[in-house]
Amino acid sequence: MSESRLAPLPHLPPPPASLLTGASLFLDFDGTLAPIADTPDGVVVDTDLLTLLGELRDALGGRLAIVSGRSIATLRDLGFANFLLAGTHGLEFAHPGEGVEAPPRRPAVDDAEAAFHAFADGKPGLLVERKSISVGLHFRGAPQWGAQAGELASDLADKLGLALQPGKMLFELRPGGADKGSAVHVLMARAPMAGGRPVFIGDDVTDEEGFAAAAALGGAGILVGPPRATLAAFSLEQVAAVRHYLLEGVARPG
Ligand SMILES: O=P(O)(O)OC[C@H]1O[C@H](O[C@H]2O[C@H](CO)[C@@H](O)[C@H](O)[C@H]2O)[C@H](O)[C@@H](O)[C@@H]1O
Repeated sequence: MSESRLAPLPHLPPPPASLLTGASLFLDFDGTLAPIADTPDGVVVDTDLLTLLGELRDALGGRLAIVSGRSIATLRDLGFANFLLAGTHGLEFAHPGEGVEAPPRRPAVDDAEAAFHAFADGKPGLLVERKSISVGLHFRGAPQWGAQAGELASDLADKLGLALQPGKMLFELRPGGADKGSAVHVLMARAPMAGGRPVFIGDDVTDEEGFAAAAALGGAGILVGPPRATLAAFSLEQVAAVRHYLLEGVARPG
């Protein structure tokens, strides 16, 4: 997403509860449904959240999907097996009880993973996250290495023909050709999401494409977190505010 497409809107209003009426709801996971933790494994999904999302999905006639940078396998392990999922930033899809639609893991991703490990070796706090068809280098535990990690990831992306996906204290290398915006377009053409007004809630730069796609299809994006240049039309301060907003949605007819 180029900076020129991002409108600088410092203080966005909170979304009206009515936005969820008739919505097809797309939810990011990390930083949106769960607070950011020190490590990827440090995030726990509580049963209250799963119950809330299940009730909201039912209220929306099934039109609720999780759209995450996490892999489908990880999302299912986290407790989202009964939800419609788009994983790895729009590269993977899965309907409840069905197999995963995903491209194969490329040898280039293994090469990137090996290079990330060689870089992280002997640098406490750096963490290499092996994912189904991608790999991440996390520097939340060693922010002093962030700039060099970014240079390495950028070089590897060029050399190996992979897409560089920046995240929160994270550089990820993955196949290109999809993003959260394309995931919204794919799912909006299918049951159960087709026919609703897309609403995308997310916190990270990877969610901007989701906001853009929702707006292009007549819906809106909701940014979670402090003000920044964004394509979202509304904002919520933090994860707790997202949950409160979704609880309001459960109380309204879909
Ligand atoms: O699209 P998302 O659902 O927001 O997933 C994006 C990435 O989230 C995870 O990393 C982020 O969250 C971690 C846990 O809170 C945190 O430790 C890390 O610093 C963040 O970057 C996940 O590990 C990645 O695989 C996802 O791509």
